[in-house]
Amino acid sequence: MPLMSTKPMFDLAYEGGFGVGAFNVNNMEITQGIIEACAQEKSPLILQISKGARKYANMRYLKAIIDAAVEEYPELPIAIHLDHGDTVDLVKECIGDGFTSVMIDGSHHSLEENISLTAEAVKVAHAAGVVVEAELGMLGGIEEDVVGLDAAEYEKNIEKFLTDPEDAKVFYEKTGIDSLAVAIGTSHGAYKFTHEAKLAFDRIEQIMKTCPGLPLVMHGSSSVPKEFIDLINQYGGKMPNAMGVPEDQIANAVRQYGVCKVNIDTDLRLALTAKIREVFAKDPAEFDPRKYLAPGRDAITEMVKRKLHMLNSAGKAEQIIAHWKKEGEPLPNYYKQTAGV
Ligand SMILES: O=C(CO)COP(=O)(O)O
Ligand SMILES: O=C[C@H](O)COP(=O)(O)O
Ligand SMILES: [Zn+2]
Ligand SMILES: [Zn+2]
Repeated sequence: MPLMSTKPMFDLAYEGGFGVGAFNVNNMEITQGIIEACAQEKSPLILQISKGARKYANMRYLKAIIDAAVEEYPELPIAIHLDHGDTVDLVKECIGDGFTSVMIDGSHHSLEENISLTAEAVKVAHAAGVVVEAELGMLGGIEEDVVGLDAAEYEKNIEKFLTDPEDAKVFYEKTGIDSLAVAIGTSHGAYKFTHEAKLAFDRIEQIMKTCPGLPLVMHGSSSVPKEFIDLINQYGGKMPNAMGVPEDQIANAVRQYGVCKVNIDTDLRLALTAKIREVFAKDPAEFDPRKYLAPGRDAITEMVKRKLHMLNSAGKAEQIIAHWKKEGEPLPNYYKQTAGV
């Protein structure tokens, strides 16, 4: 059952050419929509769960849904990741819940505090065979319950918020992290920018030089496609001035610059919302949830397929599983316990 660490995925993605999509899950339909796309495209995937998702769905339900997905698709390389963990206690809970990867996000603290929080999380996670993603630098937009800088302010001061390559080197050496989320001009949510984004590709290059071998992660990587915003607005929504990162720039970061993991949540929300609004607008008498959730789930599948092509991860599942087996990567402890290996 390929419930795996992200390490074998990043080993291959680090060489460049493709990136692994990390998609946020909050319920059954979203999970099924994502998995169906990855199964059709034979793509590796990371299912990520935020603190908000744990609270919304109750982790026992989410865990059962994900276990079912892993059993349904034994040929797919799937990792389960905590998104934006903020305490070591939460990291411990997630390890107990069977996550194969966790994020500890100390980016809102000072460098020293971020280092000590992250180092502690790494100690706990590595002891359990779980890999750790950390964050350095500051993204714009809304993340979890932390409302970040607004788009105009972020754009104006962007240089100041980007990840510093020398800080990244110190951070990497002192914490022993397995991957690093960097600020290179992306932003969370649907209202990222007031002007078209221009990612700081030179920063990616510099950080890869100061931190050789460290897989880089891009958060806030939804492209907020205009056609979905138009549909939402056409069918009674109100999302003026929504704007994302152009997909060609994400593709470039992954294919040319070697970014390994790309976080996408907002675009899935937009796909689901646009479709549900359309059903309601066209058939106001409809009240069977299956009649709007099923098309919503299909819309997520289509959106994820689009992303897998952007990331060029379509068709890479087999290669990753082969690499995992060849390397004899240690199985996460959780897996050993539950599968009795
Ligand atoms: O970074 C994310 C989750 O951690 C999601 O980013 P988006 O809001 O751009 O989808
Ligand atoms: O970065 C944040 C993710 O999009 C998760 O958002 P959430 O906390 O609303 O689940
Ligand atoms: Zn953060
Ligand atoms: Zn994020």
